[in-house]
Amino acid sequence: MAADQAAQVPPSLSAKVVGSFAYLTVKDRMPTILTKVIDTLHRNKDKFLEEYGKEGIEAEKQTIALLSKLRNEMQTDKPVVPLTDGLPDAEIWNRYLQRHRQVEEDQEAVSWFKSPWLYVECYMYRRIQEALWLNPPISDYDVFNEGKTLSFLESQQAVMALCTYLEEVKKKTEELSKKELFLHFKKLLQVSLWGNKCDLSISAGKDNSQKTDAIDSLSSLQPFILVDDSDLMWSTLTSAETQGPPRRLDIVLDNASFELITDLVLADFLVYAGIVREVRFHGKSFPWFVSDVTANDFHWTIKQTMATNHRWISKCGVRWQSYLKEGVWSYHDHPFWTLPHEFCEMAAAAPDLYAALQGSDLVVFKGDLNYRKLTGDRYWDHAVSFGTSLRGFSPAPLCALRTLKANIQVGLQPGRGERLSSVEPDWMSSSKYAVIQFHSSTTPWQQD
Ligand SMILES: O=P(O)(O)OC[C@@]1(O)O[C@H](CO)[C@@H](O)[C@@H]1O
Ligand SMILES: [Mn+2]
Repeated sequence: MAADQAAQVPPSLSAKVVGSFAYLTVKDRMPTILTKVIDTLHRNKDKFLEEYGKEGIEAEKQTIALLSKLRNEMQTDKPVVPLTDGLPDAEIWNRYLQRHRQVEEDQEAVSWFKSPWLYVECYMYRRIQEALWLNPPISDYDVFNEGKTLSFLESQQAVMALCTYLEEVKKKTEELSKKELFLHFKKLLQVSLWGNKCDLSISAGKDNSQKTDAIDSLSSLQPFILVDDSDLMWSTLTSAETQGPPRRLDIVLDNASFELITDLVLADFLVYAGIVREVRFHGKSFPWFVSDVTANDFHWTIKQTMATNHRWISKCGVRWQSYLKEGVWSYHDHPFWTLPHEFCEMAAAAPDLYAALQGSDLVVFKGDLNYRKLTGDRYWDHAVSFGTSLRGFSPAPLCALRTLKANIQVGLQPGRGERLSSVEPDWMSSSKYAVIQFHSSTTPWQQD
């Protein structure tokens, strides 16, 4: 019997497996991230004093106290506790916790090292938000902003090279054949794929900016793409079968700074080549997984590109701003993206978002956390198909662009995962490998 039929829903990755990547993340990297958040608040004490007077200092002190308590709960594997900030999503989080407690039939068993890794890691970022929210006037302070901004400024050489490439292609778009357009699409798609390496969660906040010319490094990275469904993406966007051209693309964003630039460049190419008519970008409604894009990051990045004195970067930035003004591009930040749910629960937990995505011709999911949520962050056999692991999540044709940073990978040829594990035990968490993985329940040419 093929792996697919036999695939029951396997257990979730969790830190209860000592030595696993989940375990090392909860034990080491998450506390490190929390410590860096506390340090950031300490370092900005004078700023809070200047801006808010002694109220700001008191708020900074109380926030640090809450974050230190959170870190202690995590490091001593205390039970996960309900949120108390009364934010609109708090009720959803607390119902989610209640459900886990019922499943475990024991309140104590819902804890950092015993519960699903996906849940507790998302919960940590929501508790950071709670600590700030409970302490006005610093409630909307982005504790990760410094890291995201620095990462952007350090990747300017790479941004220059990429925007120059984009302008060169734009100049000759009229005379490019469909095959040549496809080759440029593949290149920019892979730049967006590898832009996902620049993630400040995997580096626990250490500099992880793009230092090299992303286009030049594509050929050396090619062998590390384990699944490449770029042709299926292209067919979905350009074939006559789907509704009349040009179409709507949705990009579920991941990290800010250079990765965001690669996503904007890919979207710009598809618009000016006349392949899509509308792009909807989906970001996070509060600071998330250190470097994920918020509305502030999205608009700051475009304003920053407009203001640079590099002619091609500013030309791109001006065009991107005009796309936003004309409604060709739009930014959305549904609360679902900062909940702990696996995406197979979206239709029930966020029917409005699921319905919105059903209007898309292609939904691109960037990064590792989105891949973990697509597949439920479970111990799937590597040969189980991507479609099986989605467990019915299929609002539209979709594609995951992910560098591997967690011990979950599906849709490989039988034996491929095992061979990689025998030579490189950390192949799923080193971000050295990547996938461009497509699924559509309606596309005739892609049977799953
Ligand atoms: O989603 P991204 O930015 O590609 O990666 C997020 C990440 O760095 O955080 C989690 C581990 O802490 C993993 O999902 C992954 O390693
Ligand atoms: Mn991220």
